[in-house]
Amino acid sequence: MASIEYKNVKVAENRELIEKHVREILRLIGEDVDREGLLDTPARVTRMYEEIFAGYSANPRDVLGVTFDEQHEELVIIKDIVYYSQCEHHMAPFFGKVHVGYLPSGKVAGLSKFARLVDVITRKLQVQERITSEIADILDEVLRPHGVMVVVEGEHMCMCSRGVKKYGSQTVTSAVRGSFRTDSTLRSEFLSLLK
Ligand SMILES: Nc1nc2c(ncn2[C@@H]2O[C@H](COP(=O)(O)OP(=O)(O)OP(=O)(O)O)[C@@H](O)[C@H]2O)c(=O)[nH]1
Ligand SMILES: [Zn+2]
Repeated sequence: MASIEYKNVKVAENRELIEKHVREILRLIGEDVDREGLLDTPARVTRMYEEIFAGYSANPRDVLGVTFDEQHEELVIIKDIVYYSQCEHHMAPFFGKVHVGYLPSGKVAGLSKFARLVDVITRKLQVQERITSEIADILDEVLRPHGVMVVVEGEHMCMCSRGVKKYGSQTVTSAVRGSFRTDSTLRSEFLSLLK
């Protein structure tokens, strides 16, 4: 597989500054930054950023670098790919599942590559709609399938712990490309296989 950086390299470069600013935010919200429980928190938060913002250091197209020629021209579905992302409005987590269906036209990708693609696209500040369309567009561009459909389910913490405080509401987004746009039977087949 093409080498993919699964850590955010900018965070590693700016580690000391980020730690300093996290410590400052803790102080500004009224914390005692010198109490024992918080001493390592700035470093922990920085390490967490390396991981949850790893998507900035990878090119999602590289993830699909290895593809195979395969004459299967019928529906392929990879469903229940779990993701964790951060909303760009509040920097609060949102998470859920991605489901991908595509009709290959001679080129298929290894199954794990779909999960890798989801990781690279979701490990950054995002909105759910963009995650959905980016996955559809990249698959469309790299695999040149007859069609692709992506459904994303998400639960947004910025709607649970704050603001409207509606715990448990789910957002569902979809994107269709190629034959999925025009063929309602294909869309129905995909959606029924997700159940
Ligand atoms: N469309 C979309 N909206 C999102 C997503 N994540 C968070 N949001 C919304 O982004 C909006 C930001 O709205 P603002 O009015 O600028 O911010 P706010 O005052 O904090 O909004 P409230 O959450 O309503 O309190 C909120 O309605 C969030 O629910 C997402 O992935 N997609
Ligand atoms: Zn939000």
